Amino acid sequence: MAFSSSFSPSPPSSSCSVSTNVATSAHSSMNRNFFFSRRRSCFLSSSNLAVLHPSSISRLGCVSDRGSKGSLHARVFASVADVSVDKSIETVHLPKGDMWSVHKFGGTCVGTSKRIQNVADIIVNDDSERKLVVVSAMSKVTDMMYNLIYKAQLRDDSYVAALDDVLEKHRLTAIELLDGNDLASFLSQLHDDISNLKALLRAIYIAGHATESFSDFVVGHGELWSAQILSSVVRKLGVDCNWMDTRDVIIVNPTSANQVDPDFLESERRLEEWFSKNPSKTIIATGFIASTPQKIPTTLKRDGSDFSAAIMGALFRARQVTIWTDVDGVYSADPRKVSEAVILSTLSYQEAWEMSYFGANVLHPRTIIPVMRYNIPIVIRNIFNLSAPGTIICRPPADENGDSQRLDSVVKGFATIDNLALVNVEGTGMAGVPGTASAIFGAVKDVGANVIMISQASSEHSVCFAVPEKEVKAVAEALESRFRQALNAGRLSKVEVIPNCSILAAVGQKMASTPGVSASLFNALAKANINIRAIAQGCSEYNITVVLKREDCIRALRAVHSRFYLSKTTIAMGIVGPGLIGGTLLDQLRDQAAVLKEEFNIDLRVMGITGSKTMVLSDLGIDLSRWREIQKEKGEEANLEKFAQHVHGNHFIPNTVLVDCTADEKIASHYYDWLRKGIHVITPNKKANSGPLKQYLKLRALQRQSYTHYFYEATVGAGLPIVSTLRGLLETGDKILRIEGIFSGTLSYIFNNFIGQRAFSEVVTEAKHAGYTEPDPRDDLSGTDVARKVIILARESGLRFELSDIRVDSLVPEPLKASASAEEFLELLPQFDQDIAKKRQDAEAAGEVLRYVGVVDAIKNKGYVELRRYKKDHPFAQLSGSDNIIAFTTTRYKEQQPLIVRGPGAGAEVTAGGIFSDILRLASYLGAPS
Ligand SMILES: NC(=O)C1=CN([C@@H]2O[C@H](COP(=O)(O)OP(=O)(O)OC[C@H]3O[C@@H](n4cnc5c(N)ncnc54)[C@H](OP(=O)(O)O)[C@@H]3O)[C@@H](O)[C@H]2O)C=CC1
Ligand SMILES: N[C@@H](CC=O)C(=O)O
Ligand code: NA
Repeated sequence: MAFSSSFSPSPPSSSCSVSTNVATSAHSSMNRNFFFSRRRSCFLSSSNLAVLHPSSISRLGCVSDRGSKGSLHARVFASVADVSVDKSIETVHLPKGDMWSVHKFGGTCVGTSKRIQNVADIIVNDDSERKLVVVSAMSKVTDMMYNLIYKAQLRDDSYVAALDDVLEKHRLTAIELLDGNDLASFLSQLHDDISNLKALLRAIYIAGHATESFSDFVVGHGELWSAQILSSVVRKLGVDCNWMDTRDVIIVNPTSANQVDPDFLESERRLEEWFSKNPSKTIIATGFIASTPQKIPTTLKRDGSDFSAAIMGALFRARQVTIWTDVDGVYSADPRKVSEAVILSTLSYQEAWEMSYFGANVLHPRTIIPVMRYNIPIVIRNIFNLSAPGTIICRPPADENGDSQRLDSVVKGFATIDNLALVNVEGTGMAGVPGTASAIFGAVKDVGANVIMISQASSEHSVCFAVPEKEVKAVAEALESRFRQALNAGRLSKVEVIPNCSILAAVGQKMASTPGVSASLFNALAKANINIRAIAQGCSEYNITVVLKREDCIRALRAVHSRFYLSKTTIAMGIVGPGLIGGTLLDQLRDQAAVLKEEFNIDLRVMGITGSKTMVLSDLGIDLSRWREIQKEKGEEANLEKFAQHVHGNHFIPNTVLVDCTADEKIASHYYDWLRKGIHVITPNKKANSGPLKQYLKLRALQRQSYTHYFYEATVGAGLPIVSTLRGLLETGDKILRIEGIFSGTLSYIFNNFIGQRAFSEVVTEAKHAGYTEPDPRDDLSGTDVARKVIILARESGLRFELSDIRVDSLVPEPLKASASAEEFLELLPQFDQDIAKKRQDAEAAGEVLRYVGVVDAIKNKGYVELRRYKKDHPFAQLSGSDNIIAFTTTRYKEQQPLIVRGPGAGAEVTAGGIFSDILRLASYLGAPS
């Protein structure tokens, strides 16, 4: 028959006896008779489907279409008719419990034939003993179906073409996935359904109106088709399965608030009956659709398929309900607003509830209720990322005392609601007057406004509450009118409206019973300079709500989220000078960042890199695997102030460090300001610590007063622990007598390799290429670099030297002191090779070597740098490569047995390593685990 629909069974054969087991097609082999009744059948037989009974017309809001096929009326009456249940059917025991797993696949999961195949694979690979799979309509189909009704109601003929699109979409999908009898019977069913729908839409077109039942009937086809296709695909994979039209099973009662309440008892009875006829181990069930007790087709409204899955889970007492979607799980905050948002591994039912109220992408609260009753966990998983474990919503496991343990962190998630206004009703006449709150909220109710949050201080002088902005005008007017007398008499001082507000809520089941949580929350808001207009916390302890100015809302969300989710050793870094050393540091950070985060909870994020000409800034952290390309492609004009502000201006990362890898005095002159702003500073640049004494002392004094850190280990001996060794000696009460050593990696390398026939200038060039020299190698050869190191150690030891106090033997030939550039200097240097060669030969002739040393003489209160001759067996003569050697003579480490530190004292890797270890020192000062 033409109207043999997957929804409506074959038409009655003009008899009143159609009641059970009317198998209408290969697809709808289950009991389709729910929609037939004696009464309806009689109607049908008497009218021969041509005319609707007037009472039914008015009930369904549909008029007859004389030109349409009778099948329309059959379906309409099928839905309103009562059911006669066939009591003769032998009941098969319905197995319940752990053996069942329930899955729900939303529209995007079954959006294409490839995805349907993918879903079928997931079903087949689930090794649960029994599976019930709830499936939505293919993506966009529900909208397409609603659109059909919309167009038909508007008497827009294009509904016919739109229906053809629906047909085509499902026809093509079926052709791609099915073959043989399965394909043939699905297509035959599909064509029948479409022709029935055409007739029904025609009626709507004529009436210019569709009742809710008609709409629900039409849109429900999307689920019917996807369930049939999916069940055929699963069967094709060798798994025996049946599909279920859930209108035969899920019975719901409409509620006043455009929602429905499942009738679990009746639904369970229906399920048993259905199962006795279809004792399947794998069931593919339609999502979204259900029936009223009167067997009128209806839907489960918003997020209906999730609800279907939860109801089925509860009916089967399933082991688990898995909701498959296109996100990895429930986020701790809206990831579009908070880039740091993380997927929550667990949520309690109550937390999920709270989060969903605030619009988080969680389940609708009503979806949670059926499964919560039986403690059935709900798992939210991403069908496009099977490796993501998803979020489990369940009852928190109990500890040995039977108390609920907390799941993950105390605060789970943060959410916001925008477009609110606060209403503040204030006055001394409110205190101690019973009924004031009732009068206020009675007035609010009268204008139909929804109160989102209420707060009243115990002084009772004011009540404040939040309502949607669009409702506030009516609320204020109603209150003013209701309290006119009290306002005139001065018992109420005002009804104040504070527009442009947002709510920020923190959700976590154990939040309020854990001391200090709200303090942390408010502290984070205070630090971000955010004013709180109102606060509410219920005794349920699941949620703290604050009302803020709307423009502060995202900042507030980020601030509180980072307070609870970022480790306190999250550090925003700015790298100044990505040259040889800075660049190597960035590469080391790239290679090590994940390990640090994983093992030590140290989260280092490079928020900016600047050279002298260009800089790159990032809000999230620069991808260090591509920092060079990013710098080339996205570099903007360098601006140090903007740079520092950007790196430090992110209020949500608790710490900032600027790492100066230049040799620039100008950059060093900013340290004071940076430290003052709470920015930690780390550097291998010697300019600040060897610059004017006064500035140095000022800088160190500031550092000592603040809890802001300034580390500069790499300024002396690169990565060697020279500064830290000296500090260790001093801080433990040792007294420095003398520090003597080879402090220049460059000059060490030069004199270690200036042997045989080699020319001095050639070895200098080699040292430069090896990355040992200063950006300008004249700084090394002139002894200035060593003098700076001597100064740094002398000042660290408490001596007050200026650079000019250090006597220095320069190796730069007098005529080259004025050379215009480092390049020119290196070009001309060979002309002077003979002079230095002569010095070396003289030393050699005496069995000695040349070494360039620096000395801090704390006893004589002087420092100097000179080229000296050492016997070949002296420790200073035993070095190789760029080795530094530094001997500390102290009151504990006496004359003949100084404390010696030795090793490579220059080069990109060791220097960057020294800076990196300063960064980790900072992290450990900030509380990183050791
Ligand atoms: N080489 C070594 O073994 C050791 C070096 N050091 C110290 O490390 C520091 C860096 O040396 P190295 O990497 O070799 O030098 P490079 O010349 O290779 O790099 C210097 C970097 O600083 C940048 N720079 C210079 N001036 C400015 C400015 N005003 N603003 C922003 N960026 C600027 C340069 O950028 P741009 O190119 O855009 O101008 C360049 O990226 C020096 O202070 C050095 O003393 C310390 C211990 C050992
Ligand atoms: N140029 C310096 C580098 C380290 O400070 C050196 O050679 O030691
Ligand atoms: Na060092």
